[in-house]
Amino acid sequence: MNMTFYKYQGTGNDFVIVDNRLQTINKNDTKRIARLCHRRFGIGADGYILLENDDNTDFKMVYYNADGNESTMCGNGGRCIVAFANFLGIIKNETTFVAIDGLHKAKIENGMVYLQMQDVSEIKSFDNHQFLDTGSPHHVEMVSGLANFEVKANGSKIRYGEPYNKEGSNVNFVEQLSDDNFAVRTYERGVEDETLSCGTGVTAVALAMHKSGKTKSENISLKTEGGELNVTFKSNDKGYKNIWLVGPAEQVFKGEIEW
Ligand SMILES: N[C@@H](CCC[C@H](N)C(=O)O)C(=O)O
Repeated sequence: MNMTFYKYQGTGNDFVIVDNRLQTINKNDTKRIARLCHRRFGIGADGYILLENDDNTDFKMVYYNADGNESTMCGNGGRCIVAFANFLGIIKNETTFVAIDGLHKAKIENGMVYLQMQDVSEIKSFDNHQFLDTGSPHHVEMVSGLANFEVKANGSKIRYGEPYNKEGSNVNFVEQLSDDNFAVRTYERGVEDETLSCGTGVTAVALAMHKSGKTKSENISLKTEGGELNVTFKSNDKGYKNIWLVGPAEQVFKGEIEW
């Protein structure tokens, strides 16, 4: 059977997206999905996403990492699937959809995709890092000389080490550029490499930087290797609410592959 796929990218975090509203896709072939995401033997992508029907919302997002395993929330993938749903005519400029971490509102305005993330009530602070879950688990660590930092080597050490071990964590290295602007480079679990951008990662960085007092702003710009993202939120003594991840999402090409 031939499968039609679409390639999307959001600030360089790239995804193969497939319309599975008719439930024609075999979802349990981990090796096949990993091969499809492979940059030499397949199409090449950081993740694979299925768009499916949902009874209560506009659609359902099912997300797999490049290693072929279904995983937790993907912020950039979430923005890309909103652009895809708009392209398919399933939604206009506003939507509510469901993903593994629950309901998400989203809108498209002036070519930017706004994705509402889950509220965050707990940020754990340690001597040299913070840890929080923004739909996916994130270790956040400030470093100096981010441009020349060995993200893959240092990220994988942290991802596989204590206390994360096999389940792992995504790892974000951060440098402050101004009061409300931070540069971020992320090692992604499930890709097991640095990606050009991570949506749940920059969301985690924005909240962690606010929590540690590095910024008082509730509208933060994040510079990733693949482009600029913005995170806005409201904070109070119970945590962070009304969190929005904002940035571009683009269809790159369409293709067919034997599946
Ligand atoms: N690229 C993503 C994060 C995808 C999930 C992550 N690799 C994990 O397994 O935790 C994003 O944009 O948020």
